[in-house]
Amino acid sequence: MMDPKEASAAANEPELVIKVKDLVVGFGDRNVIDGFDLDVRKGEILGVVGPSGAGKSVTLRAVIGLLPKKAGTVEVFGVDMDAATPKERLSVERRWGVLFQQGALFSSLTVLQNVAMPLREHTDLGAKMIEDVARLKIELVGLKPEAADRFPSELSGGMIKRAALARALSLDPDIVFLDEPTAGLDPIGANAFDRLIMTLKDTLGLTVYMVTHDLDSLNTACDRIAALKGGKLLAVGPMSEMVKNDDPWMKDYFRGERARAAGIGAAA
Ligand SMILES: Nc1ncnc2c1ncn2[C@@H]1O[C@H](COP(=O)(O)OP(=O)(O)OP(=O)(O)O)[C@@H](O)[C@H]1O
Repeated sequence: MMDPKEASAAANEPELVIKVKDLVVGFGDRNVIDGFDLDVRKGEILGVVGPSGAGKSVTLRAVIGLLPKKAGTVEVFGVDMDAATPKERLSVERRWGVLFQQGALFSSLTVLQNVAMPLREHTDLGAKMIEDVARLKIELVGLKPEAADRFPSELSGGMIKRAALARALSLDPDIVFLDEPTAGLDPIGANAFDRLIMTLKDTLGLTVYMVTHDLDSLNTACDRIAALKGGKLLAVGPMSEMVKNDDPWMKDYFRGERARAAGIGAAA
């Protein structure tokens, strides 16, 4: 039996949904990610930041298996994704949704058809049920019902992000990966998107892995922040720790003029 002290320590440990260990990712001789560990806790919004070219998107793509690793392991829901059988891997992959940087909707399909696509590919649901579920997801992300029949070219940037999020949510994922979801949105649209993510986290219990440059998103939406630089993890923790970090890039980013404008210095 577990020692009562150990049991209570285990009860206080956050549950991890993703465990990245000793990750190395590179192209040719060049390693973009040069060995780091990163945990993602169940039900948190983790913001991943770092200078341009630091490898934030590369890390995200390696975690979801779109880029090969040179070394290291990625465990999702306790499954080592490299050691897993194709069937095990697929069952884990079905538990996450991804929103890529450009939204990546199919331009020749309506919003409804875009959102329905993963349901058509991965479930045995009938056409009527697929349409009903897709319409529900469209409503869930705050789009009007009429948006379902529009094509991506007829939507604003904010609506495209929402439609792409509806598609990422179509299979009721436990985790969503977001690559710069508020890039290109005006501050009001970006703030509304952050609020939506926070509401979805609270109501659906989602875990969110979000690459972002947006200081407002980091400040208002993220429970913890992971900062990457030079292929390494510089720091991970809440905003209150980020603002104390003395690395020059961190100081500039979290204590500079833009951070102050976002009210970050004041919160620390
Ligand atoms: N397929 C690829 N082949 C070669 N190099 C690549 C490839 N994908 C990314 N890189 C390189 O890896 C580095 C990290 O890129 P990545 O897109 O992850 O940066 P990032 O931190 O997301 O930057 P940004 O904030 O500008 O989006 C860059 O130097 C990029 O040129």
